Amino acid sequence: MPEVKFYYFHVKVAGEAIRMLLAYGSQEFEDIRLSDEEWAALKPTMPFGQLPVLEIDGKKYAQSIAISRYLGRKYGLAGKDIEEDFQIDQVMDFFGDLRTRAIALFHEEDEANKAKIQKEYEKNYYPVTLKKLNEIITENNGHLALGKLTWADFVFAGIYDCLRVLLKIPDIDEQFPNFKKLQKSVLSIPKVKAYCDKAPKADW
Ligand SMILES: N[C@@H](CCC(=O)N[C@@H](CS)C(=O)NCC(=O)O)C(=O)O
Repeated sequence: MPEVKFYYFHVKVAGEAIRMLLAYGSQEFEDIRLSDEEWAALKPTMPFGQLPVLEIDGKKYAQSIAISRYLGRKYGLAGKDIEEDFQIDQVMDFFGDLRTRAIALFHEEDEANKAKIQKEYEKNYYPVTLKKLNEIITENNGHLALGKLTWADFVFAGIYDCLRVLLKIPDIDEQFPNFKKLQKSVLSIPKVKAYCDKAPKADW
């Protein structure tokens, strides 16, 4: 079995999907959760100066979605051909836009601008996007694509707790019931559950 190390912080955000995919693939890994000081020292050694990074037998793999797609292919959670892969990728890109915008807004330092964008997203962007995502999950038998479990579901399940905080929609689980259901279905896969039960607890 290859020697696998996974570098991230003590949060779920963009890293939890990768941890869960490794668990699903029965791949043992060193779950390295860096402090800010440790990260400052390691940052220049990482491919894009960012985390998460997966290291397999000394080779580094960066970018959370690219890593998730790679592990998905390895563990039978991808499409059977490029047409099916496209079905997964297009939903991931749609979801990725939401993730990127919500995280960018979280990091916005100008409070007035932050409030303005939040209001705009709440009025126009979030309702349309979340409704669409919820519909996609209905159309796909409780999943994001292909009507079955794929690596995209792991990405969603891994970041959903963070998204819930970032979007600031207190009743998101009631408004869009498919989200929590999808997360639960991934977290209850036996190997994933076994990992979650013993992993250090992070809120989001
Ligand atoms: N597109 C990248 C984004 C990576 C990213 O923004 N990483 C953040 C943490 S979630 C990071 O490394 N922050 C520390 C830094 O930039 O020094 C991915 O999905 O992996």
